[in-house]
Amino acid sequence: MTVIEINHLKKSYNPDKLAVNDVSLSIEEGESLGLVGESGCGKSTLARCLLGVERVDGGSITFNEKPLANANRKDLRDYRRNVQTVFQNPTASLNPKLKIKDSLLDPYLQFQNELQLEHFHFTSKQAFVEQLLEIVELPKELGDRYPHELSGGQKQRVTIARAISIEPKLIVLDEPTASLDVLSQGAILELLATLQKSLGMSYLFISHDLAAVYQLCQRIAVMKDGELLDMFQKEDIYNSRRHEYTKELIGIF
Ligand SMILES: Nc1ncnc2c1ncn2[C@@H]1O[C@H](COP(=O)(O)OP(=O)(O)OP(=O)(O)O)[C@@H](O)[C@H]1O
Repeated sequence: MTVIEINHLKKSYNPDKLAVNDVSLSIEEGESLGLVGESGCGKSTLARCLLGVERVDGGSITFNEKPLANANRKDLRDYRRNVQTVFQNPTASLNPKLKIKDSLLDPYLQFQNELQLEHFHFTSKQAFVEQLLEIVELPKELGDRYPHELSGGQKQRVTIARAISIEPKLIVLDEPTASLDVLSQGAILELLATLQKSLGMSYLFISHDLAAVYQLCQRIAVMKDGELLDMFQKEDIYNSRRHEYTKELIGIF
């Protein structure tokens, strides 16, 4: 089943140039789609349009077969719950004044009345936080610490735990490893792959790093100057039909 479908999406910040130019793509249940392209090609703009942070100038977004343009309040809330994000900078994503356990509980407390969790169980706040810390391979004592007492990799694990806590259908991962050292990057990619297998959600993994996208994703989309130039199954990356620009990217990865 298709989780999200984007059709002919357009977004411009100024009249002369489209930051996202007629982009269409879809993501299936349980699938990881990687979106690669150099800095400024429009990847984050596309993500922000998906998350409703930017107004789109054309095209449509359909979630669970419902066009967002026709969504009522309940549908929009359902969308907000089901599309979670993990950003590049975990320090900016966590409230410095909240203990880790309170950041982790926040999405659950917002949506608890409409949640029917399959994988996690809420028996108490403490037990819920411990389950989340365990699944992202962090010691449970970290719940009582503040963000500044954690490493970058640990903080990113917390933002991942927070995103999965309400079992969304899709997580938009916008350069989730870009601020980490190489060892932590590899560990976070492995964790994301393991979580996807055990929880079955879909990912849109945005990155300028084709090697990282290749490691995590089943399908890869390539953007340049706001346009989607190429989209293919990972196994077809070396196929001679690849777009010349994809071949250039492969040459440097
Ligand atoms: N808020 C904004 N106002 C005006 N122009 C913007 C804004 N955000 C992005 N742009 C422009 O839109 C284009 C696409 O930017 P975007 O951030 O989406 O690219 P990106 O591929 O995500 O880049 P990066 O990998 O560096 O984050 C760029 O030309 C950028 O300068």
